[in-house]
Formats: sequence, C-alpha cells, structure tokens
Amino acid sequence: MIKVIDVNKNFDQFKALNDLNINVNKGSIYGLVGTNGAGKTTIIKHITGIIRPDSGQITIDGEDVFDNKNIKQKMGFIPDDLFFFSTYNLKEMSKFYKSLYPHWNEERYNHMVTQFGLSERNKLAKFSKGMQKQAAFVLTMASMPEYLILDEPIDGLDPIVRKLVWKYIVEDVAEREMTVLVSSHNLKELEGICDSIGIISKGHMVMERDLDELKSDVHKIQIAYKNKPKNPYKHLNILHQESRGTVDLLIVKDKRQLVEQVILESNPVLFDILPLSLEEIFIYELGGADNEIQNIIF
Ligand SMILES: Nc1ncnc2c1ncn2[C@@H]1O[C@H](COP(=O)(O)OP(=O)(O)OP(=O)(O)O)[C@@H](O)[C@H]1O
Repeated sequence: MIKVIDVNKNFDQFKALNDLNINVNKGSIYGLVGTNGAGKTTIIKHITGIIRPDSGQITIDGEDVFDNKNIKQKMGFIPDDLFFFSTYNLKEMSKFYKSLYPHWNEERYNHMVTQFGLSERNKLAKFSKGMQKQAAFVLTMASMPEYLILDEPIDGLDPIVRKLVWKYIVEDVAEREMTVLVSSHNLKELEGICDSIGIISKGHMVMERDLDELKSDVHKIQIAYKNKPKNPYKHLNILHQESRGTVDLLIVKDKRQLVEQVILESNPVLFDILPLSLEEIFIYELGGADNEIQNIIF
C-alpha cells in the first residue's frame, strides 16, 4: 500500500504540495488527476523517493520511501521526461535494468521487444518520443515491479500501443497484484481502467474515491408524471435537478434500490435510470466546483 500523509513541499516561497494525502491500495490502479501545475509530478517524485517532503510522511508497505533501496528494487517508474544513457541502445539498456532489478524477466523482455516492434540495435536517443516511451515501458514491465508509478504514460503513444500498454498493466494487476499509480490530465483516459481516482488541485487532494462505490452510489434518472405529487423526491439525496418540459432529470446520490423504491411509490408514467459518465459523477459530486476543477473534468 502507498500512503501519503499530510505532505507539504515548498519551492522557495511557492507551496507546491499542501497537506496532501493519498491512499493507494495494494493490487489496485489509482489515477491521479490534475491540471498543469497541480503538483502531480512533484508528488510522484516524492513517492519514488527522489525528493524529500518538507513535512509529512510517505510510506510503501509501511517503509519510508526516501532514498530507500529496498523500495526502489520493487518499483518501476516511468517519468514524464525520460532518461536514457545517450550512447545506449535498447539491448545495452536492458542489461543495465537486469543488473538493478532482481526479478528481471528476460523472456518477457524478448517477447515485448518483438511485440512492440522496437529495434535493439539503434541508439535510444535516436528513437521518436513515442518509441522512447514504449522502450521505457518494455524495460519497466520486464523488471516485474510490485509497484508501478507512471507520470503521464500515454502522452505521445498511438491508440494501438496505448491499448497494449493498458493490457499489460491490467493483467499484471490481476495476475500478480501489482499496484499502480498513474497520473494524467485526462479523466476520460483513466475511465474503465482505474479502481480509484484522486483529483488534486494546487497541491491538495480535492476528492479521492473508489470508482465502483462511486458508480453504484450516483445515478442519473428521468421521471415524468401524469399527476405529479407534491415533493416526490424529498427522501432522496439530490445532487442536481432540472426539468425538460414535463420530464424531470435528477442526479441522485443514494443506493439504486432506495431510488427505485422511492420513485416507483410516487407512480410515475416515465422512470429511467440512465448511464452516467465519470466526468458527470465528479462534477455533480463536487457541486460548486471552481473553474480549475471543471477544467480537469471536461
Ligand atoms: N524544482 C522546482 N522548483 C520550483 N518550482 C517547482 C519545481 N518543481 C515544480 N515546481 C512548481 O510546482 C508546481 C507543481 O509542478 P508539477 O510539475 O508537480 O505539476 P504537474 O501537476 O505535474 O503539472 P503538469 O501536468 O504540467 O506536468 C508548478 O507550479 C511548478 O512550477
């Protein structure tokens, strides 16, 4: 489990992280979402043990992460700005990774190099940005990390490669309980992949949620009556309500069973539960969210 507890970080007078808390469960995929400058890279550099917080604590499996060799051996990290030795090709880089990671899997490495169609002979510095990302992914996944930390991993990757990358990640989470933290500007990109989402703004956690729980608790419904009763929705927790002609559209935060029971008892002539996107859930849950949050979500 990754735990970030009340972490603060200042760069001179600028507060980059502000009492930040993050909880990533073992064997889960956690999406960290925020606009440019929200603090995603800064907290990732803390979690990967590269920088030390001014105050607060960051632990993985209960151990403090800063400069911790034991944790580094269990961790795969793909930063936004990749680094390879300038004269190395993929083969030489793989030997370097092999020397660092005790669970290096040569068979997987060879399979992935072929599958991604990467040259082992050309210098990595001459690869395109997307190919460098692919190379970093192959090297990281062949290291068989217990913890995988990805900073904007799919920027610059084409849709087919993206799909392949997510497939490897999801399989490793299911098969060997790998734990993943992935940052992105784009909530949509993470929908359908993450188990939990944390939204950060100005270095602070605005909202951290388990997605299954969130999706089972928030519903979009449309209702119409022939004779509308007085206050038919008074027993529901309504996040948003609007009327389109005679049809009421509601966003309700309650268990589905309760919603169905309350609405059916009021004898509507129309009652539908509609699909709700992750963006809609977040925006309605956040209620009076400011512009920065709206930018993250839409
Ligand atoms: N070493 C540094 N010195 C001074 N300021 C820094 C440093 N590192 C980060 N910052 C500032 O901290 C804030 C958070 O930066 P960070 O890179 O963590 O944001 P981010 O959420 O990753 O943004 P992006 O999505 O654009 O990559 C920014 O205002 C940035 O300018």
